[in-house]
Amino acid sequence: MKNYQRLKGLIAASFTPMDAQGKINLSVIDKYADLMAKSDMTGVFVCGTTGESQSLTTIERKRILEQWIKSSNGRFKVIAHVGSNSQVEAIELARHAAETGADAIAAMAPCFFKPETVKDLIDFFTPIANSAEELPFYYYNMPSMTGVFLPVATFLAEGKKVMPNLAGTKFTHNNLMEMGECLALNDGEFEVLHGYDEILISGLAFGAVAGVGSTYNYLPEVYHGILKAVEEGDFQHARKLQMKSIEIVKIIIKYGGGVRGGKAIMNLIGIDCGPCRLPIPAVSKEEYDMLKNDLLKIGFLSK
Ligand SMILES: CC(=O)N[C@H](C=O)[C@@H](O)[C@H](O)[C@H](O)CO
Ligand SMILES: CC(=O)C(=O)O
Repeated sequence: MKNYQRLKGLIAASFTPMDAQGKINLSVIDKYADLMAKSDMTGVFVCGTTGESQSLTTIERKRILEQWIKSSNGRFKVIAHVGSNSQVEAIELARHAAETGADAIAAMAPCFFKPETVKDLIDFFTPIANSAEELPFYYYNMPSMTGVFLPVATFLAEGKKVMPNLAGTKFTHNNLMEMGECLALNDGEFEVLHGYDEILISGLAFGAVAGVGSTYNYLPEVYHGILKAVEEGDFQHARKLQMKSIEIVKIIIKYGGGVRGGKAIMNLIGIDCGPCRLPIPAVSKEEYDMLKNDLLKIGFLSK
């Protein structure tokens, strides 16, 4: 693996822009990337959950990544999510990410036929990580979506022996005891990228220094504020800001969660991400009006 910098700061989990027919719409990514640079993002996490990776074809995922690398123009890092139920496709995506110039790769566990042991998970990931050996590899732990609850700290310790580029985990789970364990492992050998935006403060308290999140796309100042407040030891202020994030997460949950609700918010702030791909249903005109109203009420949008 090349020398690489550990990640610090905010990484936005990018939405995948689509047109009304549900085709991917790469033309929006330039403008989207400008916003990410302006919001001082350390990076973007492309084609993860928020980017609807599991609803995309392999070729679409490649085109989207290529566009992000181009549009980022070196202003922030681009992390490619390459996870798939098909190990063959994940290997192909990992190799493509390395060839295209991504800064890192990540993969979630397969979620149809699930690995039952840590060894199964390591065996699944090893050729994927090895095929982009020059890039850091992060295990994307997200039991709520994958149904895979294998112990992450054990995976990191054991996996490192066969995946020298295993850099850490993107931890989207609320088992903070386990997260703490991952951070403490071998005196902080592994990076832990905090996943749940609504509890960022807790991950930071455990010592995480970077997060990957969908709401960072449209609420960057709140999360920059939380990072800064925690760094300065001002937990009272950090808690106040975290409640702002919770206000918005409660709203997106009302509209179907981080992907459906979040994409609708992107559309409202002028980054035309379009609808989600089925089976996530389109947001109706009435729902947009209601959402706008809810956002006005918390002062997120102004008239
Ligand atoms: C499952 C999922 O999408 N998790 C995202 C990233 O880890 C989060 O950013 C959430 O969207 C966010 O915390 C809202 O629940
Ligand atoms: C949030 C996140 O990491 C994802 O969308 O994959």
